[in-house]
Formats: sequence, structure tokens, C-alpha cells
Amino acid sequence: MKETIQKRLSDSKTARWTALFIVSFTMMCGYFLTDVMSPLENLLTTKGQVVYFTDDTSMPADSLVAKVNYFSSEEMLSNSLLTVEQLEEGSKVQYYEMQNGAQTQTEKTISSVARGEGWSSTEYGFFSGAYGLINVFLLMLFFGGVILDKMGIRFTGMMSSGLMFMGALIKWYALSSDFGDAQLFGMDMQVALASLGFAIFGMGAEITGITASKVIVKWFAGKELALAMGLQVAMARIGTAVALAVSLPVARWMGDVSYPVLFGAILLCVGFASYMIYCVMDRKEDASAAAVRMENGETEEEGFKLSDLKLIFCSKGFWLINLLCLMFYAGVFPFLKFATKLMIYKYDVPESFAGLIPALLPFGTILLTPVFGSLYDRIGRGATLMIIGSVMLTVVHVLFALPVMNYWWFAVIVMIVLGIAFSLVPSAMWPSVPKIIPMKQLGSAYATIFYIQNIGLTMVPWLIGWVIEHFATLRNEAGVIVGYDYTAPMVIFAVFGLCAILISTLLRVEDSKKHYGLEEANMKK
Ligand SMILES: N[C@@H](Cc1c[nH]cn1)C(=O)NCC(=O)O
Repeated sequence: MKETIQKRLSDSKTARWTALFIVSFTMMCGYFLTDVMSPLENLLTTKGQVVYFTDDTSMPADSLVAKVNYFSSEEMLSNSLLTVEQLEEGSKVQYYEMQNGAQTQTEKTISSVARGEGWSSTEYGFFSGAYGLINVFLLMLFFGGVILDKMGIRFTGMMSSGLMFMGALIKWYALSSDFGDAQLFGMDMQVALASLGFAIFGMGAEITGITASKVIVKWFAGKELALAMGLQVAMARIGTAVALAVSLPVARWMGDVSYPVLFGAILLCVGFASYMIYCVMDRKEDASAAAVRMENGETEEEGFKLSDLKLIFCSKGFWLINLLCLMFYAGVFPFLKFATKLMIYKYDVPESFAGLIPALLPFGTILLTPVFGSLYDRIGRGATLMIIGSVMLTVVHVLFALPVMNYWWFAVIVMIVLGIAFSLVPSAMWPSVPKIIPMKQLGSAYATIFYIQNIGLTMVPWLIGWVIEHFATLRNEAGVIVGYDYTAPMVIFAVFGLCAILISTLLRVEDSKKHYGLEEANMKK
């Protein structure tokens, strides 16, 4: 009689890569929304209408009208009068300016007009950090990990992707509404409501993140684990890259900052639906795994107990990964929130293109993260890759802090180096966690790491927003903002890089003592 050997669904290459693709798609939609506002910092922090010209320059409508009105009142203009009603696509604008004591005449054509929200840098920083607010202060990420280990992948993923969608809708509602001078929680109503939406979204995004990590370990343990994690991160980065590249053009085209967010909310709805499809696969995988266990006479793995958390919290290697994650990501994600404006004011990049330079960072990682992941799978050296990535992060921020080399091409090169660093560390760090923590506690372990990381994702934008407002904003005698000096914020980012170097070095030392296997290949030969 022919003996049939039961196989798990995850033993099928097609099945496990399909599962990975579906879950990564949901994550990608989440990453899009996470960074969709970053290129809009300049627009959000400008009051009133912003006029964009065909030569890729832009100007707040108030100052444009003032320029025209000033000279027209002096009767220096004959045929160049501009009225507010004419602030529309295709209008020609002529005005005279005094430059170095000489009068120059400028003619421009308006390409689009968008509504600025008049937020302060501190408000923008608060809003950007609100992503982690509920995760950090209501400990929701920690509970999310426990829910994941107790209730399972299907329930948790549906709940978290639903939360992302809900948060995105609130954020869109806040940004598309005019609340006048209304206040909420002692803050401008729009800022407060948009931040609340972002906080709910962030709770969903982070819980989806830990769920996705557990899904990947479930399907890929002992197989192409780091490559799979790398590919998931790569797909997520497509979301970030597209957000950075298209957000401002969409806002300009539609005339309002809320439209890119609406687009993100629609994407998240599709992401929610695709997770439902994954749930069908997950059920089948569980059934096939149970059949394999039965055939081998194995019993089901003991479930998760709260007391298991002790094992996680007593591991020094685990705490080092936590701290590395905190410092490294504090130097990257919060930086992205401010990078577009840095390009405009430090590197003199026209606003229309300014988002494209930070977008190079995630675009680069799309290719490199799976490459480094596969390298780690095959030859190991995980701890070393983390050290190299941390060194590169530090060098990049020191270069951005320098008051010299303010050329756009220099910013492009430095951003590419940051992209390499941002591929090296995640591709080595995330697959290293299952080498330190067993599968049963993995949900809680990833949740704890994300929790600590979220402290940085919340507080660092607050700090940087405040530092920009108080130490980096340059004003003229009349108090009007004339530019920004980014030295102080970039030095802060460089300090995070230095801490990451120290911690990744300690992790390598700990690995050689405890033999976690961080320097060894993941794939079993
Ligand atoms: N916890 C997430 C943080 C995040 C930021 N934007 C969306 N999610 C995380 O660390 N993910 C792993 C990564 O490398 O992106």
C-alpha cells in the first residue's frame, strides 16, 4: 500500500509566497498612509492659499498679492494687476521686486493653487508623533502582542487592519474640514482630530506589523525567513516611496492636503479585504499543520501564558535589540517626516521635486532589503550588518548637519547611503528576533520591540518639531519666517546613530557569549 505523507500548506512554495504577498500588501497600504503627510509639511505650515508656478517655485498667496498690490498702489504696474480671484491655474502674474537695490520684473504662470493649513512646526511635530500616542501611553501595542499570542493571527489581523482604516477616515475628515477657531484638548481642533485619527491608525498599523511578522515566521521558519521578511519590508517601502513621491503632486492637483489621505483610506479598505483572503489561507495552514502533527503523533504546542513574558524580559540580547530598534528607527522614520522641508530650505530644491529626494530612500531599500535578507539567510553575519548600518546612519546625519555642501546632488548621494543603511539594519534585525525568542512568545516579543520603538516614533517628531520652531527657524525683523537652519535637528539625529553603533556592538559581543547564532546563516542546509 502506498503511504501518503502529510504536508503542511506552508511546505508549498506557491502557497507560502502567496500568503506573504497578501499580508505584505496590507502592510504596504498602511505604510502609504504613515508617510503620506511628510511631503506636505511646508503646505501644512503655511497659512492660507499657496500658489505654485510653472517654473516650480511657490509662494504663499498673501505675499504674492502683497507684492502685486504694493507696486500697483505705487502705480508702477500698468498691465499686471492681479486679484485674489485670479489665483487659478493658467493665470499670468507680473510683479516688480527690488533686488540688491535694483528693480527687477518677474512674470510667472500659475500652475496650481492649494490650501495651506497654517499649522506651527510644533503642531506638525505633534501630529507626526501622534502615530505612536495610543501605542505608547495606553500600552496598546503591548496588549496587542498579548492579544496576538492569545487570540491568534486571524482575529488580530482583522482587528488591526480595521483600526488602520478607521483612523485614516478620521484623519481625512479632520483635514478636509474647516473648524474655524474651534479647539479640542486645548489644541487647534483640526490638529487634535487629525492627530487622534493618526493615533488610531498607528495603533492598527503597529499591531498589523507584529501580526505580519508572526505570519512570516509561521510560514517561513526554517526556510527563506530573512528573504521573506526582507520582501515584506520591501513591499512596505513601496508604500512609503509612493507616498513621498505622489502626495504633494496630488495635493497640488486637487488643491487640498486631504486628498492624498483619502486615497490612502481607500487603499486601506482594499488592504482590509486582502487580509480577509489571507485568513482563509491561514485556516488551511492550521488544518494541515494539525494533520501533520496527528500523523507524527505530536501534541499541539502549549499555548501562550502571561508568565512566559518573564523569559522575554530576562534576555539581555532581547533588550539590546529593543534599544537598537529604538535608536536606529528614531534616526530614520522621524527624519523622513522633516526631510522634504530640509530639501527645500537647506538644499534649495524646488518644492515640486523636494519629496522625490527622500523618496529615493525607500525606493533604494525595495531592492536592497531582500538582497541583504537573502545574504543573511545564506551566509549569516547579522550582527555585523547591524553595526555597518548604524555607522552609515551616523555618517549620513553628520553630513546633513554640515553647513557646507548645500547642493541637491549631494543630498541625493547622502540619501542613497541612508537607503543602504535602512536596508542593512532591518534585513538583519527582524529575522534575528526568532533566534533569541521562541515562536510561542514571538508576538509579545515583536510587540515589546515595536512598543519601545514607538516611544521614539512619538517623542522624536515632537522634539524635532519643537527644536525647529525654537532653534532652527530664521525670521526677519518683522518676525516673518525667511528660512531654516537645520544644524540642531540634524545633530540630534546623528546622536541617535551614535547610540545605535554602541548598542549593535554590544549585541555582537552578547551574541558571541550566548551563541544566539546572529552571525550564522538562517537556512538549514
Ligand atoms: N514598527 C514599524 C514602524 C513603522 C513605521 N512606519 C510604518 N511602520 C516598523 O518598524 N516596521 C519595520 C520597518 O523596517 O519598517
